[in-house]
Amino acid sequence: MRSSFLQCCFLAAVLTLSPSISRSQPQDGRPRPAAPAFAVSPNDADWATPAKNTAGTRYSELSEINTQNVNRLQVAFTFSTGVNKGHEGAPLVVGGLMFIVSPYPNIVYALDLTRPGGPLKWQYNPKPDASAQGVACCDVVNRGPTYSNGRLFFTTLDAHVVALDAGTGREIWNVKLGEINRGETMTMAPLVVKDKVIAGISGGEYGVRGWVQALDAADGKTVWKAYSTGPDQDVKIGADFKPFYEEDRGKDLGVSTWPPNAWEIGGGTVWGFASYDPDLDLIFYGTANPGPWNPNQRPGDNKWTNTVFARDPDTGQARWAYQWNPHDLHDWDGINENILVEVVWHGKPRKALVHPDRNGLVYLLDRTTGEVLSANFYHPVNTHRGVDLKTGRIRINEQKYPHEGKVIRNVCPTAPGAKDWSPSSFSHQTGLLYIPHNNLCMDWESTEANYIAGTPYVGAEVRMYAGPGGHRGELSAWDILAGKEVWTIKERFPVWGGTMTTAGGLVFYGNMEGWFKAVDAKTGAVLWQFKTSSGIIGQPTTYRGPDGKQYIAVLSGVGGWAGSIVSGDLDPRDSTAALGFVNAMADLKQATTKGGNLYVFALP
Ligand SMILES: O=C(O)c1cc(C(=O)O)c2c(n1)C(=O)C(=O)c1cc(C(=O)O)[nH]c1-2
Repeated sequence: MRSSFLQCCFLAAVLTLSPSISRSQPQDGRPRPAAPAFAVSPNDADWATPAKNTAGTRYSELSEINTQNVNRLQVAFTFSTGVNKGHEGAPLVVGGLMFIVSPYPNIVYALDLTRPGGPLKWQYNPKPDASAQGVACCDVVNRGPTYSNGRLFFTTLDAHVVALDAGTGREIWNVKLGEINRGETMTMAPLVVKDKVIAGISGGEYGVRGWVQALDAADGKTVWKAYSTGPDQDVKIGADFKPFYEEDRGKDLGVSTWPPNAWEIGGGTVWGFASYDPDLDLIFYGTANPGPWNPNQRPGDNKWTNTVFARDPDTGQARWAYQWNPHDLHDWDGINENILVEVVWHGKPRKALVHPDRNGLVYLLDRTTGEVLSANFYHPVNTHRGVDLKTGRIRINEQKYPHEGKVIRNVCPTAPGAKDWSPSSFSHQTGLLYIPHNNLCMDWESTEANYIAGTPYVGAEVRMYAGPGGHRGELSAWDILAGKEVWTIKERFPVWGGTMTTAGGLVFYGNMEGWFKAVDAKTGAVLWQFKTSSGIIGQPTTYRGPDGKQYIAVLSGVGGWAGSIVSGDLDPRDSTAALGFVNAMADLKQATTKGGNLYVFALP
């Protein structure tokens, strides 16, 4: 948050379930595990890609550490990244090496797990352009690398994708995909699908026109590029495109749902986690908010922002799309995780996609068609009344509609949504989704935004504060079939890191004060906790070490949008700093300090 940008500018629908899947028949209604074919690594000892598998479950079969013994967990070793910004990545483990990527300057470290204390085996510094820090919207974060076939792939803040030899750290290729002078950065963890590296661009708050690309894993050459806005040809919408809902059908909707030419600077960036179903041979990913935030400046549905796309990974052609929030009103990037699970729905097996959105709804979609099976509130919301399941469209509460020059108060949830990018996990044992989320409301005033390339293009003055109850975050366990919360843990600050769940009956997550916790996956009882050196916003992982023992790893190091007051040294009195987040986090400076460290835990 050296970024001048952040410093300057800134109920419930009740859906009835069929009796055939009611809680009284759990054997029929329980979500079933995704097919084993989803595993990226044949060896469950490893954790090779941020979400563990391409289904995105963040679930490990390892159970040596379990509800009975987790209270004996101890630090095995630590490692300082030497970087003081927000650490959002997942530590990966493959074949006795651990890989981490720091926030800017995006240093990659490989630690040798075959030796005591996990000493450094190699490091690689991509030397990104320092100016990229000035156009990063939400701290200078990176969501980690991904591993495939002996190579490590990652993005850099100055919009490069790099492939390294995982064994040696030797650079194999390094391609530049964006222009920081236009506000384009990259923070996403790539996903490798077959022989392609899937990665997208950030910069929605700078009028960047979003896209996702597939690069040849061998040489980094672009195989296809699909924009989120514009003519069908650019969006890769062709004969195969069969969206479920009427309003998503029609020619060039990525142009006609915008004022003239507004789609050229209309956002829809791609910076969340992608998932992949090898049976359907489809990738799934979300697009971010339209720019500018001020909705008065972009009448229309603003397709295809805030949308989930299903695409053929070989050609990029879209199979279907569904817009979570047409004509976005509150910066609700649709990039949150899409987790692929098999369910029995109304007596029939369905290939489902589970998505907890910024708008406070957990969606269950049929991932073959894009049909919304259910959409239930996981958090109180006053901006809309849920989804009309006939049309698929969200029903807006006009009272909270932003109008230029008028302050709309008590808008819940806020711009970062009921939850932001921080990924949930799904346990095949419990059938529950573990959702890290926020409890915040805001005052919002739309203002006129004018586009100058590479400068903020936002058009809103925001101030956030704690939601009902005063706590600012929660970890909730969610029954995806019943569409109901099973338990929840309240946290003082937003839960800004990911969750991880294991066959040991545990859920792991960290909070922004620095506590790393193991929770009983069934009951939510906190079984163990350890205070790390800084607030946690990273993604926990687990692996079996070369010594045969199970380990748990997490990066500690506060930052990200929520923690930018600390990582960016922002003034707590500047209530609109960090796009209004500082107002909600003024006391974070008393709770934690910055600094990136890896923590690895094991039983004695
Ligand atoms: O529109 C975009 O391109 C874009 C990019 C990013 C990013 O790359 O980190 C974030 C956001 N938007 C965003 O809306 C947001 O809430 C956010 C939070 C964070 C974070 O790391 O804590 N990044 C981003």
